Amino acid sequence: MTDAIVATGLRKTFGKTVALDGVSFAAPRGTVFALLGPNGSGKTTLVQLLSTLRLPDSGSARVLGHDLRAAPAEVRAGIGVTGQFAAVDSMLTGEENLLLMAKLGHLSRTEGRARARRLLQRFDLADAAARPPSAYSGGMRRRLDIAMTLMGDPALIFLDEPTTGLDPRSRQTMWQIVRELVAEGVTVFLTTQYLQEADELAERVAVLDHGRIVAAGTPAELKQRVPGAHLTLRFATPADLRTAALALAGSTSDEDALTLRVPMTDGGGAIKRVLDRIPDRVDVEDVTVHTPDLDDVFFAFTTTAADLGRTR
Ligand SMILES: Nc1ncnc2c1ncn2[C@@H]1O[C@H](COP(=O)(O)OP(=O)(O)OP(=O)(O)O)[C@@H](O)[C@H]1O
Repeated sequence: MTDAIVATGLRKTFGKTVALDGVSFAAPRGTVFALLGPNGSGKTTLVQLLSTLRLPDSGSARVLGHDLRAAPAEVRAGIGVTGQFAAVDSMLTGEENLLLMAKLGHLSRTEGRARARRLLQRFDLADAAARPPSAYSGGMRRRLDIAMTLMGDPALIFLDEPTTGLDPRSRQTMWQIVRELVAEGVTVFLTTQYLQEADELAERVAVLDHGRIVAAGTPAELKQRVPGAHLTLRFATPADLRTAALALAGSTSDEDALTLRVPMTDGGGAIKRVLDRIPDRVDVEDVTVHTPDLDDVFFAFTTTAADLGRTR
């Protein structure tokens, strides 16, 4: 599989502020690549560089096979940038906004109208086509924003926080849209504050902190790198708890709750191995499994979050 984006050592400063400090990564075509990071970590700056809105101080990137510096027009022709409805003109109706994009993209009138109609249908906006976006709900505005981006038929879309502020149903709809785009072969570069969103959608995730990528991989790989996977066993009596604690070195007892926390260091079969070490006469009343999620990854790798002294 070829890569839609290959970034090598991207660096960008604003005066004394180092916004990006040597960022390198690859985003495979036809996948969702999620960029996570605390506020101010450099996400917006990275999207601005990759979409040719700003030039890096040093480093380079190829986007859809074109070098950012040598061929910015070719990069721009293949990408779409969404986000925070920057492109939506509230004086125009939803349909007029789409037709404006067709005009900007030099589509013929017929082609523009046909594509607008298809996108309005697809994103459930046909009934609202004659209304201005100011009369739309948050979810409808996001859908219009994506529809406007798709008027240009991009191979790569930058989706900036597509579900911030949306209710759970609208969020699900947006996730479905992203999945459909990817099924059609579009590459999605997603920035999000919602770690669950990255987990649901992304094949690969990069965590940015203070302008550097501090962790990258599939969601499963990242979760494996974070300690915290454990079993909690609950017992009927203090005697059972103590017997089990003696059998399971490294475990931590809670005498009040009658529970034992047992760290898990490996995957397949780990639960059974733990239970097998407990003598038969001991009655285990309940077992719960805690596996790290991307929240754990985020807090383990980003120092800004660590500064907040979060405990988990
Ligand atoms: N035009 C600018 N002039 C000066 N400093 C800037 C400029 N743009 C960004 N910065 C600084 O660069 C750093 C990275 O900012 P950036 O907006 O890329 O972060 P971000 O991860 O997108 O943050 P957020 O999640 O809050 O949007 C911050 O310290 C920011 O203050």
